[in-house]
Amino acid sequence: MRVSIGSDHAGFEQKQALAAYLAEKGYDVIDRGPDSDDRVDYPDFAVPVARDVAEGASERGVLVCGTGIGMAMAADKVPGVRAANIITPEFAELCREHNDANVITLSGRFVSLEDNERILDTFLTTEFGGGRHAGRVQKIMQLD
Ligand SMILES: O=C(CO)[C@H](O)[C@H](O)[C@H](O)COP(=O)(O)O
Repeated sequence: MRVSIGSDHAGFEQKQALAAYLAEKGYDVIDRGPDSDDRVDYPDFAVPVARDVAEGASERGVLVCGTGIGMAMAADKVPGVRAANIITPEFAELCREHNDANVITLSGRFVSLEDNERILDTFLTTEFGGGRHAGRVQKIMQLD
C-alpha cells in the first residue's frame, strides 16, 4: 500500500520516525515534508498529502502536527478526503470501519510515538465496514 505522510514542525520528529516505521513494514511511503523542524504552516503540508490521496497517488495519508486538529481541518477541505484526528487505537478502528477515513491526523505533542505506531497500524489494516455506514459516508461525500 502506498501512504503519503507530512507534518509541520511540531510533528516533524514523529513524522520522520513514522515514515521509517512504515517503510520497514513494507509500505511504499511518499514523504511530502518538511525536511527539518524549522517552523512552518501546517496547511502547506496537509494539502499535498490530501491531494495525493484524492488523486490516487496514494491510498492513505498520514499527517502529524501538535494536536492533529489543524491538519484535519486543512486536509478535509480537499474534495475526496475524509480526514480523522485520532488519539486512540479504538478511534482509529472506528474511523476506518464506520467512516472510511482515508487520511489520519496525529498529535506529535500529546501522543507518544509508540501509541501513534499502534494507531497507525490499526488505521492501515482496518477495512471499511460498509452496510449501514455506506450511505452515511456517501452523504458526506456529496457535500464536497
Ligand atoms: O495545527 C495545529 C493545531 O491544531 C498544530 O498543533 C500546530 O502544530 C500548532 O498550532 C503549532 O504551534 P506553534 O506554536 O507554532 O508551534
